[in-house]
Amino acid sequence: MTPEPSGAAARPLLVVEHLKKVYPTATGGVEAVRDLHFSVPEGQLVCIVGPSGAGKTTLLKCIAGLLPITSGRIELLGEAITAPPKAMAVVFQEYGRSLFPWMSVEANVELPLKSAGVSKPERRAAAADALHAVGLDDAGGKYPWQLSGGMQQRVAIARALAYKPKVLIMDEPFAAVDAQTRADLEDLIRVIWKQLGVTILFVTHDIDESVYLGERVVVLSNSPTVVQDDVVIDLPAERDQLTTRSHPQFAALRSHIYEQIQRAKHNRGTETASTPTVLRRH
Ligand SMILES: Nc1ncnc2c1ncn2[C@@H]1O[C@H](COP(=O)(O)OP(=O)(O)OP(=O)(O)O)[C@@H](O)[C@H]1O
Repeated sequence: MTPEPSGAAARPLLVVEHLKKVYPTATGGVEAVRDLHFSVPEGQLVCIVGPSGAGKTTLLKCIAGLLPITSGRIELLGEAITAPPKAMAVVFQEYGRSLFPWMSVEANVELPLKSAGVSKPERRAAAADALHAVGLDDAGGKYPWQLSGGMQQRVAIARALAYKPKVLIMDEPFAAVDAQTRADLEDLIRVIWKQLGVTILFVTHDIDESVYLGERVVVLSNSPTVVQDDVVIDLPAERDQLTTRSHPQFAALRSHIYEQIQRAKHNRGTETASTPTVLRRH
Protein backbone atom coordinates (compact mmCIF):
# COMPACT_ATOMS: atom_id res chain seq x y z
CA MET A 1 0.00 0.00 0.00
CA THR A 2 1.78 3.12 -1.21
CA PRO A 3 -0.74 5.91 -1.74
CA GLU A 4 0.55 8.96 -3.60
CA PRO A 5 1.16 11.69 -0.98
CA SER A 6 -1.15 14.70 -1.31
CA GLY A 7 -2.10 16.44 -4.52
CA ALA A 8 -4.04 19.54 -5.42
CA ALA A 9 -7.14 17.53 -6.33
CA ALA A 10 -7.30 15.56 -3.05
CA ARG A 11 -10.39 16.37 -0.94
CA PRO A 12 -9.72 18.03 2.41
CA LEU A 13 -9.41 15.42 5.14
CA LEU A 14 -9.26 17.99 7.88
CA VAL A 15 -11.09 21.32 7.90
CA VAL A 16 -10.55 24.08 10.48
CA GLU A 17 -13.23 26.74 10.07
CA HIS A 18 -13.19 30.04 11.93
CA LEU A 19 -11.73 28.36 15.00
CA LYS A 20 -11.78 30.49 18.13
CA LYS A 21 -10.45 29.39 21.50
CA VAL A 22 -10.79 31.43 24.66
CA TYR A 23 -9.36 29.93 27.86
CA PRO A 24 -11.70 30.73 30.72
CA THR A 25 -9.90 32.54 33.55
CA ALA A 26 -10.97 34.24 36.78
CA THR A 27 -10.51 37.61 35.04
CA GLY A 28 -12.73 36.90 32.04
CA GLY A 29 -10.70 34.70 29.69
CA VAL A 30 -7.61 34.62 27.46
CA GLU A 31 -8.33 34.74 23.74
CA ALA A 32 -5.59 32.37 22.50
CA VAL A 33 -6.94 31.68 19.00
CA ARG A 34 -9.07 34.31 17.25
CA ASP A 35 -10.04 33.04 13.79
CA LEU A 36 -8.18 30.13 12.25
CA HIS A 37 -9.21 28.94 8.86
CA PHE A 38 -7.43 26.28 6.78
CA SER A 39 -7.88 22.79 5.44
CA VAL A 40 -5.56 19.84 4.88
CA PRO A 41 -5.99 17.40 2.00
CA GLU A 42 -5.50 13.69 2.65
CA GLY A 43 -1.85 12.66 2.63
CA GLN A 44 -0.32 16.13 3.02
CA LEU A 45 2.62 16.85 5.32
CA VAL A 46 1.96 20.28 6.81
CA CYS A 47 4.30 22.10 9.17
CA ILE A 48 2.95 24.75 11.51
CA VAL A 49 5.25 27.51 12.77
CA GLY A 50 4.73 30.76 14.63
CA PRO A 51 6.20 32.89 17.40
CA SER A 52 6.37 31.49 20.93
CA GLY A 53 2.92 31.63 22.48
CA ALA A 54 1.23 31.86 19.05
CA GLY A 55 -1.26 29.16 19.94
CA LYS A 56 0.33 26.20 18.15
CA THR A 57 -0.22 23.77 21.02
CA THR A 58 -3.71 25.14 21.59
CA LEU A 59 -4.53 24.51 17.92
CA LEU A 60 -3.19 20.94 18.00
CA LYS A 61 -5.07 20.14 21.21
CA CYS A 62 -8.31 21.43 19.67
CA ILE A 63 -7.71 19.38 16.51
CA ALA A 64 -6.90 16.31 18.61
CA GLY A 65 -10.19 16.74 20.48
CA LEU A 66 -8.36 17.24 23.78
CA LEU A 67 -9.62 20.79 24.31
CA PRO A 68 -13.16 22.14 23.76
CA ILE A 69 -13.33 24.95 21.20
CA THR A 70 -15.11 28.25 21.86
CA SER A 71 -16.59 28.66 18.38
CA GLY A 72 -16.05 27.63 14.77
CA ARG A 73 -15.73 24.04 13.62
CA ILE A 74 -13.08 21.39 13.17
CA GLU A 75 -13.96 18.50 10.90
CA LEU A 76 -12.22 15.22 10.18
CA LEU A 77 -13.64 13.19 7.29
CA GLY A 78 -16.72 15.39 7.34
CA GLU A 79 -17.45 14.79 11.06
CA ALA A 80 -17.12 17.53 13.68
CA ILE A 81 -14.37 16.79 16.22
CA THR A 82 -15.72 16.93 19.76
CA ALA A 83 -13.57 14.18 21.37
CA PRO A 84 -10.28 12.46 20.43
CA PRO A 85 -10.98 10.88 17.01
CA LYS A 86 -10.03 7.22 16.48
CA ALA A 87 -8.34 8.12 13.18
CA MET A 88 -5.83 10.43 14.88
CA ALA A 89 -2.67 9.87 16.91
CA VAL A 90 -0.55 12.45 18.72
CA VAL A 91 3.21 12.51 19.45
CA PHE A 92 4.41 15.09 21.96
CA GLN A 93 7.87 16.44 22.69
CA GLU A 94 8.18 14.77 26.09
CA TYR A 95 8.76 11.20 24.97
CA GLY A 96 10.28 10.46 28.39
CA ARG A 97 6.99 11.23 30.08
CA SER A 98 4.78 9.62 27.45
CA LEU A 99 6.36 6.15 27.72
CA PHE A 100 5.81 3.97 30.80
CA PRO A 101 9.24 2.97 32.19
CA TRP A 102 7.94 -0.22 33.82
CA MET A 103 6.60 -1.58 30.53
CA SER A 104 8.70 -3.07 27.75
CA VAL A 105 8.93 -1.17 24.48
CA GLU A 106 6.57 -3.68 22.89
CA ALA A 107 4.01 -3.28 25.70
CA ASN A 108 4.24 0.53 25.39
CA VAL A 109 3.58 0.34 21.66
CA GLU A 110 0.68 -2.08 22.15
CA LEU A 111 -0.97 -0.11 24.94
CA PRO A 112 -3.40 2.08 22.92
CA LEU A 113 -4.42 -1.00 20.92
CA LYS A 114 -5.05 -2.91 24.14
CA SER A 115 -7.24 -0.05 25.39
CA ALA A 116 -9.10 -0.19 22.07
CA GLY A 117 -9.85 -3.90 22.62
CA VAL A 118 -7.62 -5.23 19.82
CA SER A 119 -6.78 -8.94 20.21
CA LYS A 120 -3.32 -9.95 21.45
CA PRO A 121 -2.10 -11.53 18.18
CA GLU A 122 -3.21 -8.44 16.22
CA ARG A 123 -1.53 -6.15 18.77
CA ARG A 124 1.70 -8.11 18.53
CA ALA A 125 1.69 -7.93 14.74
CA ALA A 126 0.85 -4.21 14.65
CA ALA A 127 3.58 -3.42 17.22
CA ALA A 128 6.16 -5.46 15.29
CA ASP A 129 5.25 -3.64 12.03
CA ALA A 130 5.40 -0.24 13.70
CA LEU A 131 8.75 -0.97 15.38
CA HIS A 132 10.06 -2.13 12.03
CA ALA A 133 8.85 1.11 10.38
CA VAL A 134 10.90 3.19 12.85
CA GLY A 135 13.99 0.95 12.58
CA LEU A 136 13.68 -0.65 16.03
CA ASP A 137 13.06 -4.31 15.13
CA ASP A 138 15.19 -5.59 17.99
CA ALA A 139 14.07 -3.22 20.74
CA GLY A 140 10.66 -4.76 21.62
CA GLY A 141 11.89 -6.58 24.72
CA LYS A 142 13.83 -3.65 26.14
CA TYR A 143 12.61 -0.97 28.52
CA PRO A 144 12.41 2.71 27.53
CA TRP A 145 15.12 3.67 30.02
CA GLN A 146 17.54 1.33 28.25
CA LEU A 147 17.22 3.39 25.05
CA SER A 148 18.68 6.75 23.95
CA GLY A 149 16.43 9.82 23.73
CA GLY A 150 16.17 9.48 19.95
CA MET A 151 15.24 5.81 20.23
CA GLN A 152 12.60 6.60 22.85
CA GLN A 153 11.07 9.13 20.49
CA ARG A 154 11.07 6.44 17.78
CA VAL A 155 9.12 4.22 20.19
CA ALA A 156 6.61 7.04 20.75
CA ILE A 157 6.25 7.37 16.97
CA ALA A 158 5.86 3.57 16.63
CA ARG A 159 3.12 3.64 19.25
CA ALA A 160 1.26 6.27 17.21
CA LEU A 161 1.77 4.31 13.97
CA ALA A 162 0.63 0.99 15.45
CA TYR A 163 -2.75 2.62 15.83
CA LYS A 164 -2.80 3.08 12.03
CA PRO A 165 -3.99 6.68 12.18
CA LYS A 166 -5.12 8.65 9.16
CA VAL A 167 -3.73 11.79 10.78
CA LEU A 168 -0.54 12.00 12.82
CA ILE A 169 -0.21 15.11 14.95
CA MET A 170 3.27 15.99 16.20
CA ASP A 171 3.95 18.82 18.67
CA GLU A 172 7.64 19.74 18.51
CA PRO A 173 8.58 16.07 18.67
CA PHE A 174 12.32 16.57 18.14
CA ALA A 175 12.93 19.63 20.31
CA ALA A 176 14.66 17.62 23.04
CA VAL A 177 17.15 15.59 20.97
CA ASP A 178 20.62 16.44 19.65
CA ALA A 179 21.14 17.82 16.13
CA GLN A 180 22.30 14.57 14.49
CA THR A 181 19.48 12.52 16.01
CA ARG A 182 17.07 15.23 14.97
CA ALA A 183 18.23 15.03 11.34
CA ASP A 184 17.79 11.22 11.41
CA LEU A 185 14.30 11.55 12.87
CA GLU A 186 13.33 14.16 10.25
CA ASP A 187 14.36 11.71 7.53
CA LEU A 188 12.42 8.96 9.29
CA ILE A 189 9.27 11.10 9.24
CA ARG A 190 9.62 11.70 5.48
CA VAL A 191 10.07 7.94 4.89
CA ILE A 192 7.08 7.00 7.06
CA TRP A 193 4.95 9.66 5.44
CA LYS A 194 5.75 8.41 1.95
CA GLN A 195 5.42 4.73 2.80
CA LEU A 196 2.20 4.92 4.80
CA GLY A 197 0.49 7.86 3.09
CA VAL A 198 -0.50 9.26 6.50
CA THR A 199 -1.50 12.93 6.80
CA ILE A 200 0.89 14.76 9.14
CA LEU A 201 0.53 18.02 11.06
CA PHE A 202 3.92 18.87 12.47
CA VAL A 203 4.47 21.82 14.83
CA THR A 204 8.03 23.08 15.11
CA HIS A 205 9.94 26.15 16.28
CA ASP A 206 12.64 25.41 13.73
CA ILE A 207 12.15 27.20 10.40
CA ASP A 208 14.72 25.03 8.58
CA GLU A 209 13.00 21.90 9.86
CA SER A 210 9.61 23.14 8.61
CA VAL A 211 11.00 23.79 5.10
CA TYR A 212 12.94 20.52 4.99
CA LEU A 213 9.97 18.40 6.08
CA GLY A 214 6.88 20.08 4.76
CA GLU A 215 5.01 20.24 1.51
CA ARG A 216 3.43 23.30 3.02
CA VAL A 217 4.16 25.60 5.97
CA VAL A 218 1.36 27.41 7.77
CA VAL A 219 2.65 30.46 9.66
CA LEU A 220 0.53 31.52 12.64
CA SER A 221 0.34 35.09 13.89
CA ASN A 222 0.95 36.10 17.47
CA SER A 223 -1.90 35.20 19.83
CA PRO A 224 -4.87 35.82 19.41
CA THR A 225 -4.06 33.73 16.39
CA VAL A 226 -4.94 33.88 12.71
CA VAL A 227 -3.13 32.30 9.73
CA GLN A 228 -0.43 34.83 8.85
CA ASP A 229 0.86 33.01 5.77
CA ASP A 230 0.42 29.66 4.03
CA VAL A 231 3.51 28.76 2.02
CA VAL A 232 3.83 26.06 -0.64
CA ILE A 233 7.16 24.20 -0.26
CA ASP A 234 7.92 23.38 -3.86
CA LEU A 235 11.19 21.58 -3.23
CA PRO A 236 11.86 18.23 -4.95
CA ALA A 237 10.02 15.40 -3.17
CA GLU A 238 13.23 13.40 -2.70
CA ARG A 239 14.93 15.26 0.12
CA ASP A 240 18.23 14.71 1.83
CA GLN A 241 19.96 16.71 4.49
CA LEU A 242 22.81 17.91 2.27
CA THR A 243 21.30 18.45 -1.17
CA THR A 244 17.95 19.86 -0.08
CA ARG A 245 19.38 22.24 2.49
CA SER A 246 21.82 23.67 -0.05
CA HIS A 247 19.13 24.13 -2.73
CA PRO A 248 18.67 27.85 -3.62
CA GLN A 249 14.90 27.52 -3.23
CA PHE A 250 15.44 26.17 0.30
CA ALA A 251 17.28 29.38 1.20
CA ALA A 252 14.56 31.53 -0.42
CA LEU A 253 11.78 29.69 1.44
CA ARG A 254 13.66 29.85 4.73
CA SER A 255 14.16 33.64 4.37
CA HIS A 256 10.53 34.17 3.44
CA ILE A 257 9.24 32.21 6.44
CA TYR A 258 11.72 33.93 8.76
CA GLU A 259 10.40 37.33 7.60
CA GLN A 260 6.84 36.15 8.07
CA ILE A 261 7.56 35.04 11.63
CA GLN A 262 9.13 38.42 12.37
CA ARG A 263 5.95 40.05 11.01
CA ALA A 264 3.81 37.55 12.91
CA LYS A 265 5.31 38.77 16.19
CA HIS A 266 3.56 42.11 15.59
CA ASN A 267 0.39 40.68 14.08
CA ARG A 268 -2.07 39.93 16.83
CA GLY A 269 -5.01 38.50 14.95
CA THR A 270 -5.42 41.21 12.33
CA GLU A 271 -3.98 40.26 8.91
CA THR A 272 -5.12 36.88 7.62
CA ALA A 273 -3.60 35.07 4.63
CA SER A 274 -6.30 34.14 2.15
CA THR A 275 -4.35 32.45 -0.66
CA PRO A 276 -1.31 30.15 -0.52
CA THR A 277 2.05 31.84 -1.12
CA VAL A 278 4.15 30.34 -3.90
CA LEU A 279 7.66 31.79 -4.05
CA ARG A 280 8.98 32.43 -7.51
CA ARG A 281 12.10 30.36 -8.27
CA HIS A 282 15.24 32.43 -8.71
N1 LIG B 1 -4.58 26.80 30.13
C1 LIG B 1 -4.42 28.06 29.71
N2 LIG B 1 -5.06 29.07 30.35
C2 LIG B 1 -4.94 30.36 29.92
N3 LIG B 1 -4.18 30.73 28.87
C3 LIG B 1 -3.52 29.77 28.22
C4 LIG B 1 -3.58 28.39 28.60
N4 LIG B 1 -2.81 27.66 27.74
C5 LIG B 1 -2.27 28.54 26.89
N5 LIG B 1 -2.69 29.80 27.16
C6 LIG B 1 -2.35 31.04 26.43
O1 LIG B 1 -2.72 30.84 25.07
C7 LIG B 1 -1.76 31.40 24.20
C8 LIG B 1 -1.24 30.33 23.25
O2 LIG B 1 -0.51 29.33 24.00
P1 LIG B 1 0.09 28.02 23.31
O3 LIG B 1 0.76 27.23 24.39
O4 LIG B 1 -0.97 27.35 22.53
O5 LIG B 1 1.17 28.65 22.32
P2 LIG B 1 2.39 27.95 21.56
O6 LIG B 1 2.46 28.60 20.23
O7 LIG B 1 2.22 26.47 21.58
O8 LIG B 1 3.61 28.36 22.49
P3 LIG B 1 5.14 27.83 22.48
O9 LIG B 1 5.65 28.02 21.11
O10 LIG B 1 5.83 28.73 23.46
O11 LIG B 1 5.09 26.39 22.92
C9 LIG B 1 -0.67 32.01 25.09
O12 LIG B 1 -0.96 33.38 25.24
C10 LIG B 1 -0.84 31.28 26.39
O13 LIG B 1 -0.44 32.07 27.48
